[in-house]
Amino acid sequence: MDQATKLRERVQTNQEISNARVIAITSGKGGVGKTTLSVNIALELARRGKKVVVFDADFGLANVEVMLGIRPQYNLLDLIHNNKSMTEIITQGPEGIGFISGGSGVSELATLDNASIKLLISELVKLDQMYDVVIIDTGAGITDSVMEFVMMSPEVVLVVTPEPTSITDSYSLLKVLRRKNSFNPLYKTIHVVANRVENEAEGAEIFHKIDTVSSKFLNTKLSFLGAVLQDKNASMAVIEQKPLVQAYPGTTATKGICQLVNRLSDDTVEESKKKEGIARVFIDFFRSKKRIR
Ligand SMILES: Nc1ncnc2c1ncn2[C@@H]1O[C@H](COP(=O)(O)OP(=O)(O)OP(=O)(O)O)[C@@H](O)[C@H]1O
Repeated sequence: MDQATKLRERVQTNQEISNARVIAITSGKGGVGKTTLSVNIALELARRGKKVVVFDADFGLANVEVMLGIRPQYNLLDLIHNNKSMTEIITQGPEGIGFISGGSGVSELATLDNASIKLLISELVKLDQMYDVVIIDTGAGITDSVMEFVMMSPEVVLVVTPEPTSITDSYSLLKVLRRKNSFNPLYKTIHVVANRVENEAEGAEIFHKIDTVSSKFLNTKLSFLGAVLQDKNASMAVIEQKPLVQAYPGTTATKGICQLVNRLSDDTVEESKKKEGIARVFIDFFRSKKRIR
């Protein structure tokens, strides 16, 4: 029996107990509101009774930390190299949400040795047992590490703004995704969020544009999760280092985020999600890199 089969069996055994729902939040272009949405969707899911952890795979700026007003002591590398356990590298954020900093660990994943891979997967199995939802903030663009997480996650939230470059970059991201051999649109849900729009109609129009191109040329159907309006309180919340939904409840962007989360929590959407778990996402990643068979 090869290593991947053994790991899969372990993950499958755990599936009956609990496997987390994995949602990767991504965008074609930077600065469109990915981190804002990751953090605030996490909080709203927690308010609906879910145990949520945010995994920051965006190793550029430490955005999530700033938005949550926390400073983690450890990151993914400490788990791999310094004998820290999954519990030790999770930092407690507001309202019970957990936070894991990828640090530069994410870019090292592709070169890990077998022992480290095994260790990492066994710790990720624990994460599946501890949390209902894992939100991955992937960073922007079509670089390898971003694409890998988007590829492997069963559910993706693509954030788009009205800027023409955001729309064309989203389309490029979908195109690269579609070209990858292991991409199967049947097993993936790609939700679109139109952020920083003037009104709902503008959001629907942006979705329509991307969905039309995607269905026609990429054979990939998208689902519209909703619109979040342009709201100056989003920037205020960053300055205050507080999540928007906590600092400014009832404001227009907060209302939009609540609606997105209502849709994500909708029973029919939830039920249709095969909860593959975060360990499985990483196993698929290592397989794609031929690190395990
Ligand atoms: N709905 C909104 N209305 C107004 N400003 C917003 C809104 N959403 C996000 N912003 C602002 O846009 C800026 C970028 O947001 P954020 O950091 O979440 O983007 P990002 O896509 O994660 O960026 P990066 O690619 O650098 O990681 C922040 O200043 C944030 O406050």
